[in-house]
Amino acid sequence: MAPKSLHLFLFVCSRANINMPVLRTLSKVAKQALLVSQGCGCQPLTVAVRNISFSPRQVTSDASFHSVSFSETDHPKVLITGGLGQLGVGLAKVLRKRFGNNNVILSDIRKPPSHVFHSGPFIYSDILDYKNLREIVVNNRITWLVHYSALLSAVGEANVPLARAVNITGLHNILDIAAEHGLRLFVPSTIGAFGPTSPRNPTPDLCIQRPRTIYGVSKVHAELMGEYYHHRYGLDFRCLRYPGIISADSQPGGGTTDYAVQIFHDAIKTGKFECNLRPDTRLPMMYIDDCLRATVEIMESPVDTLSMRTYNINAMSFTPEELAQEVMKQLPDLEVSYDVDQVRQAIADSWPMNFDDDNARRDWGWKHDYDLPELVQTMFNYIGSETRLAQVN
Ligand SMILES: NC(=O)c1ccc[n+]([C@@H]2O[C@H](COP(=O)([O-])OP(=O)(O)OC[C@H]3O[C@@H](n4cnc5c(N)ncnc54)[C@H](O)[C@@H]3O)[C@@H](O)[C@H]2O)c1
Ligand SMILES: C[C@@H](O)[C@H](N)C(=O)O
Repeated sequence: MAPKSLHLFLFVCSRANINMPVLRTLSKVAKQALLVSQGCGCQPLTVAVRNISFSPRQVTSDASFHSVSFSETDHPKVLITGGLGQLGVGLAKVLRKRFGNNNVILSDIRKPPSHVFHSGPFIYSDILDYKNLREIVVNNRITWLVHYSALLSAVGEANVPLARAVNITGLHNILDIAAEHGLRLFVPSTIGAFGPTSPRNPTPDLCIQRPRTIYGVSKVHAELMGEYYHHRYGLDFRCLRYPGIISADSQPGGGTTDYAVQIFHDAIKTGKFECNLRPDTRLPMMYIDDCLRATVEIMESPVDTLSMRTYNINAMSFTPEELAQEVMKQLPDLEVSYDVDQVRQAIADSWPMNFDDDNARRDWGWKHDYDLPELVQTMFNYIGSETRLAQVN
């Protein structure tokens, strides 16, 4: 056992909250293992660790991939962190339909609206509280973890220390808990994980990633750490880089692509829309149903179909001007003006214009359903019916 592994082993023990006497015994075993292995060139620690049924974080670096332990006929037990944001409630609905209501737990640090609270299991969970998170995973026998908690691009720039804590420290907690309990872990990444020096039209899976936002930096970190834990400890890490996601039934959470959601609400309510990006700003986008289906599909993909652990996925790519033109086919009197937010514009100008998702399409059959016309029609149907319902009540 290399000294580096010994340090890691001791670190893991301390993170795993193992009490002092046990920790001392374990470290003694590990140190002896180190001495023996240095003497004979063999690797006894693996045996020692397996004999005491310790955490999967002790799997040696050349370990082949380990799948989660539930059988294919069992349903996974899913925990979604940051579940009250734009995407979590929708994902819970899809997963509950598939695996049963009680097998999918939504969690967040905010108070859920009553319709969410009554739709299925909800639990308070702050991802910065390692012990609480661990307790939830253990007590509920969680097998899949979908990690949605994050501060998005624009709000992240407004509060860098908090973004760093939630997006980086929080992720470390998630990785350790997922590795320790053999969970299948999904962490979304984003078009924001690329930067001005990346090829932007189109952006492939593998290329230079030098983002200029704390959000982007934290997402590159998440991709790399997840892949590292996969190769080093056998963690079943799966990651999709989402484009800007557009949904009708939830409010966006402080991102640069928010304008593409806001336009529908404002158009229907006021007939006017003021856009905070320049009319020619091209970004990759996706309707939420495609995004959630992709997430379930990659989580269910057999291991041997995944040649990578982090994939781009894409559906469409448009500018505010093109979106407004499509919206005006439904609402010809819509008045659109532009008042550019410099922070958001600088972020958007450093992001991909088009996303190359050939690998996802080839490896696990990714295929989007919604292009721009279907997206606009669906958003109008949804928001229009909601508005009519509100007027009746
Ligand atoms: N929405 C998009 O367009 C988009 C695009 C690409 C990637 N993503 C990724 O998908 C995930 C979900 O996105 P979203 O749009 O739902 O985000 P959101 O901002 O709407 O929701 C994030 C949630 O995280 C929660 N949260 C914050 N701090 C927390 C903490 N300490 N502990 C637990 N929860 C905490 C918030 O309360 C919030 O409900 C994020 O990781 C995001 O980076 C989203
Ligand atoms: C693109 C995505 O990660 C998010 N909607 C943002 O704009 O920050």
